[in-house]
Amino acid sequence: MVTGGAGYIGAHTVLALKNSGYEVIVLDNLVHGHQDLVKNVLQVEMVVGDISDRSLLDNLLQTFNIDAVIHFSAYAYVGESMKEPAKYYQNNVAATLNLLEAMLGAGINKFIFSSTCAIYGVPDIVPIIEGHSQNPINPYGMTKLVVERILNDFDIAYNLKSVCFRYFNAAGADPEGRLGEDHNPETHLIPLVLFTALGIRESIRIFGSNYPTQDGTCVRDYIHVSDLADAHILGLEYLLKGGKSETFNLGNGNGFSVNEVIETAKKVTGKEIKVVKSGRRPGDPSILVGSATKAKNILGWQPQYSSLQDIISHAWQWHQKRHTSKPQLF
Ligand SMILES: NC(=O)c1ccc[n+]([C@@H]2O[C@H](COP(=O)([O-])OP(=O)(O)OC[C@H]3O[C@@H](n4cnc5c(N)ncnc54)[C@H](O)[C@@H]3O)[C@@H](O)[C@H]2O)c1
Ligand SMILES: O=c1ccn([C@@H]2O[C@H](COP(=O)(O)OP(=O)(O)O[C@H]3O[C@H](CO)[C@@H](O)[C@H](O)[C@H]3O)[C@@H](O)[C@H]2O)c(=O)[nH]1
Repeated sequence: MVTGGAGYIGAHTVLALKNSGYEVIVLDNLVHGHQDLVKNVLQVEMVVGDISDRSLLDNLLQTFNIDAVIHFSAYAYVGESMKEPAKYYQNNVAATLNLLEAMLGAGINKFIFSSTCAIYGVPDIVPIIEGHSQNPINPYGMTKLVVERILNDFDIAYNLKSVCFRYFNAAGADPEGRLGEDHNPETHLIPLVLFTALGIRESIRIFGSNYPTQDGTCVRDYIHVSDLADAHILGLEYLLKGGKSETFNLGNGNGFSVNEVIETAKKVTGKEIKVVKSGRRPGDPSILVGSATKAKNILGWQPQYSSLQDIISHAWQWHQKRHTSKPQLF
């Protein structure tokens, strides 16, 4: 079962699961997901519902013979979490706890969790390794850290085996153009830069130009969404083979500043992209770059699309095809 399978990373993972021969059921409340993609592109079973609904979960977990749960559903906007932390603790922690208790009740003990590099806070050293201290500077990151701690305790007490994937910045789109990033509202840098190139947005704002980085703008490690999807197949196989609970970073180990992203997007699209300098966005660490050596060594994960140019090209291909009307923007 894939929660949040109608969302961005979830849908790419469902595609990879299908391509690997797994039978999938998606559970998504469609607060941010896209039913049309699940029906028409992914063509897998889908239940529209909320993970906080215990009777729905009990029913689902009894009806279907579920081996493992891959849990994408959450709220995931760093900026919003600073303004509405209650919403984040409710959906990302309380509802996840509900899901875990339903799994235990149904005797399912394999769980893959979408964690984030936001749990590290401002890193002391980059690339960040999994053992780095964890001091999130936004409520979103804290909600994910709390779930990681719950999973640790549930393994000890209830033998629940989990793989926590700490993604760095998911970006790009299915290289064959079947799926892509379609958040509403869209707040992420790469799609907003591409909306500007498409002319459906006038300019891109740079949030902060005085960070302690090479050009003063924030540095992030952008990881292709299809590479993330592949890691989930490996994580699932690892758990199905009896692997112990583990935590893995998923990133490319290369940092790109906001300015560098915009310059690369100009090259990929061949368009001028108007930039407006703006203040810092609260909750943003200056730099997040991760080492994924552990995932490579233990799971055999090997990202296929690690160049920023490829990541932005695939996103560009998707957005050109997809956006005919103006999306809602923050
Ligand atoms: N996008 C990134 O760069 C990134 C990086 C690190 C971690 N993550 C994590 O990866 C996961 C997926 O991120 P995404 O970018 O695909 O987000 P997304 O918003 O596209 O997908 C989340 C999906 O979950 C569904 N959902 C939310 N709350 C639900 C609930 N209570 N019950 C059922 N369905 C619910 C939404 O409708 C949506 O389809 C999230 O957990 C996020 O925190 C994302
Ligand atoms: O209009 C914009 C949008 C973003 N940024 C900057 O671009 C960088 C990347 O921002 P964004 O694309 O919004 O991603 P993050 O805030 O880093 O968050 C994403 O990446 C995190 C991991 O770093 C995940 O945990 C989150 O779920 C996911 O939304 C940040 O420095 C932002 O300040 C801008 O300068 N202008």
